[in-house]
Amino acid sequence: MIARNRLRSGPTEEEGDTVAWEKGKLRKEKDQADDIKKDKRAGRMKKLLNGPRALPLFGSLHLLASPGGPFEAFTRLARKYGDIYEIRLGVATCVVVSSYSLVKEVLITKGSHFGGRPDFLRFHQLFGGDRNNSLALCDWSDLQMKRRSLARSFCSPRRGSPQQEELSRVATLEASQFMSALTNEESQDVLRGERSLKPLLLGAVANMFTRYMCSTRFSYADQEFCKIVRTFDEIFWDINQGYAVDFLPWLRPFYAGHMKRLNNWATGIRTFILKRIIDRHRASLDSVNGVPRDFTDALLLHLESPGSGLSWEHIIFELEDFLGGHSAIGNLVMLILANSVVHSEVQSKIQAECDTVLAQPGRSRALVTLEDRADMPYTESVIWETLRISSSPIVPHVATQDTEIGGYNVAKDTVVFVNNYELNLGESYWGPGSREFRPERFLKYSVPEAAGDSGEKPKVRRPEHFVPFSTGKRTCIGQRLVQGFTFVLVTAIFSRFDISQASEDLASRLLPGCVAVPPDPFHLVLVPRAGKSDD
Ligand code: HEM
Repeated sequence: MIARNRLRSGPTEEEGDTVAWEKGKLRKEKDQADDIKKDKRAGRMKKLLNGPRALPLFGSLHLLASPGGPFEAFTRLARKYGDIYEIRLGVATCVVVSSYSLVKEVLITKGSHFGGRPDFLRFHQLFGGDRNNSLALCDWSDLQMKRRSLARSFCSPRRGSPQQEELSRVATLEASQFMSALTNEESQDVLRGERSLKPLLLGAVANMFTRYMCSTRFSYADQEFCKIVRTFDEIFWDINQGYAVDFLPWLRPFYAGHMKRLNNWATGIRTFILKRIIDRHRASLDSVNGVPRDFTDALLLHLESPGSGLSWEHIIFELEDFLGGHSAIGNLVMLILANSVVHSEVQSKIQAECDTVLAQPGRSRALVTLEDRADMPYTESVIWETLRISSSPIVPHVATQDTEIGGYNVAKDTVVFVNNYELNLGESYWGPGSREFRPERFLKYSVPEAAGDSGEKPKVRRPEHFVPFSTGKRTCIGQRLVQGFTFVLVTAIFSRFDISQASEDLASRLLPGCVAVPPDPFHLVLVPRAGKSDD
């Protein structure tokens, strides 16, 4: 209710504070921009960035050891050194930007100057010894542009497109099989909270991906499939962790075992994809007469077209990259479930929306579908709020030329951290209560004064500065898949089950600044809702 009040036009005391904060912030950013313009006109370009003093060899790595994670540490340092500062981390010179105007400059206005990625050893290990094989971890290039455009229609399907319809269809089909798997004999220990829901849930998302991208699915009991799903999840967890060796490559001998493990994981995944997916597709490719059945066909057909510019390796890595996206969604759904359990009113409100939609007259489907999304603004806002509160960091960018940010010189090869922790959680952007879990902050009523009384369905609105999928030329390609599959899974689970925590410490196990939950995470108790479990 408090959050909803914030949307009214007559400001409350709390709103007044928020407006003042936001105005102050905007004024400060405008003053900074004016200063820079004046300095430039006077030929006095600022050259030196402020920042913490660096120790020999280690730089300021020790300053990032914070209980809230490195991005909270970046925010703490921003209070001392400003919205842009320099920090040396081991061998890397880094710049941290924390205001929306500077973030836009890095990602949009000067996006072409910051298209590189850091050269971490771990990234190479995961992609056959060369991180440029990966779509997310490579430097910007013509090849990357080609790979992104090849993926666009499948991984960013437009509303109303055949791909969007297919996405919705496979999501509902798999959600239904997931519901059956959850209630069968072998899953009773999961429902009782004795075993984690995560592996089964990840299997469901992985199947949504393989159905959609490869026109195939695997049994939840298929051991090879379960192992690959687990491996993808281990990689997702690993990639979301910071390691000293990323910045101190001379530590490599101490990480030999870890690097070997990453390599083995990657090899296992590649073997599975080749044997269980690609071989079958190649065998039937002739029958499609140049019209791709799915993303896998599109990739294989592109390989055969003259002047494709893509190698066999590129195709395999691209498919692997996108299939791996299922882990991000599985982890996000786990976080949505956990947050809705910790804040039990959230669960009830999602269930109320599911029940209303499913009770519509003439309704034949037993589950909520993607087409129902417009009727379920609260549920959608829970997805955004979970992304906001977990504040998944944006993959660091790297300057590919000598350039400047905010009038400060930035040398080629500088690593740039886009500190979205502040954009997602800062009071100056969200007002008082910015760290509380309140999905209502995304709901907007046409007549705010009547919110709650008028029966009007609010619209979901995201403020411009909220960019959980980043923005600009390297923005996340998978965001429509995230929104679609997450919505269908969350509504399937909550429409059928009441969920509670298996132990009392769930809130303390949700890590800030991280959209990944450990591969062996918290357990949940799922109780079938009376009268809601028939298919
Ligand atoms: C919780 C879910 C997800 C979140 C929060 C997320 C967020 C992000 C962010 C912040 C970036 C970095 C953009 C930048 O560097 O400016 C990114 C890149 C990327 N994401 Fe996602 N993502 C998610 C799921 C997915 C999924 C499901 C896929 C694929 C199916 C995917 C594919 C990619 C790719 C390929 C890139 C690299 C783009 C490039 O560098 O050109 N993501 N994502």
